[in-house]
Amino acid sequence: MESNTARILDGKALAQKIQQELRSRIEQLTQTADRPPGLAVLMVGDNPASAAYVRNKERACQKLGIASFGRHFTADTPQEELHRAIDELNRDDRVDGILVQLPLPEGLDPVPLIYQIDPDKDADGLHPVNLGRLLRGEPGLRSCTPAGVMRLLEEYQIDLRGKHAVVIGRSILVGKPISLMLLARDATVTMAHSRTPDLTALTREADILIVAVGRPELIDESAVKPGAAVIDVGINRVTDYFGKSRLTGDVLFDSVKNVAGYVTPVPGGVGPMTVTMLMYNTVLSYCRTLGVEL
Ligand SMILES: NC(=O)C1=CN([C@@H]2O[C@H](COP(=O)(O)OP(=O)(O)OC[C@H]3O[C@@H](n4cnc5c(N)ncnc54)[C@H](OP(=O)(O)O)[C@@H]3O)[C@@H](O)[C@H]2O)C=CC1
Ligand SMILES: Nc1nc(=O)c2c([nH]1)NC[C@@H]1CN(c3ccc(C(=O)N[C@@H](CCC(=O)O)C(=O)O)cc3)C=[N+]21
Repeated sequence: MESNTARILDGKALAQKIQQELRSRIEQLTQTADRPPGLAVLMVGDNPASAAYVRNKERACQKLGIASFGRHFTADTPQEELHRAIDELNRDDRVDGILVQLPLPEGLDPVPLIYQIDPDKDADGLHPVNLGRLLRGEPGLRSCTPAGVMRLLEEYQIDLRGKHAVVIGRSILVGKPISLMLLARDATVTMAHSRTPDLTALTREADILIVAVGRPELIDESAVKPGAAVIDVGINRVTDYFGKSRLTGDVLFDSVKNVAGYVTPVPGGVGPMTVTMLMYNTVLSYCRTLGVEL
């Protein structure tokens, strides 16, 4: 039998390329602007996964010349204090992007905090105004992970028009916005979730399969249509055979690569694109305040 090896969608390489472009543009703009772009990340408590992600973001800011106004609160911080912090950042002219790192510790409600963010500083694209713009197909700040996935599909010229896209996961952070973006590119979209019966029969019909669940190795080659593009959004920390901790996605990469046409690795796939699109959104808001194009 002929053996197949999928083409790897290299999110790390594309992320670096886009970051390089952003870096040059920032360098150019700061020659005349009186300040660099600024991003504020609010982190509450010390979820280890969040801590790693926040570090990645700070590193990217530094590399690109974006000022970072990270604020770290203890897990017992009252909701009111977080509202005051967002209010200050909304009014701070040095800040172009604000992000509340999710999940928040028990007892804190992220929704009113997200609603309070100035929609023009909503670097995570989670404010209802920006989600509404997405739903309507109007320009606005787009959620970072879905936007990163779309950029990756574009880079490898994966045809979406009229194709069947199956999205597993329906969160407001990933699954729902990604479905809308695929729809906007004329894919025929099916949204699947934990109540979908016979998931495998459905995913085997997918030309584009987006997996955003948070369950290690949910998808193997038996669930994939030959030649399909498989995008693994999942980031799971697991302990391997030898007791060592490592990151893995929702897709069993070594199995899926035998049948898929394209597949993203974890790490090095969607994760770096998410960080990059956050930088992109921050620079986009910055350009808007300067009255220039990105
Ligand atoms: N790479 C990146 O940059 C990012 C990665 N992530 C990762 O992506 C994954 C998903 O994140 P997020 O969307 O926030 O997660 P949520 O937990 O909010 O959503 C998970 C979704 O998966 C569905 N689901 C759960 N179990 C199954 C199952 N057995 N079969 C089918 N569907 C199922 C749930 O269905 P239901 O709605 O019915 O409960 C839900 O819609 C996580 O691993 C997360 O760490 C997240 C953000 C960015
Ligand atoms: N408001 C909010 N917005 C988010 O977008 C958001 C969030 N909260 N909370 C947590 C999830 C998770 N997430 C990741 C992003 C990048 C990597 C990433 O850079 N991953 C690298 C590896 C990182 C490593 O090695 O630790 C990779 O996949 O190659 C991981 C996870 C964003 N999320």
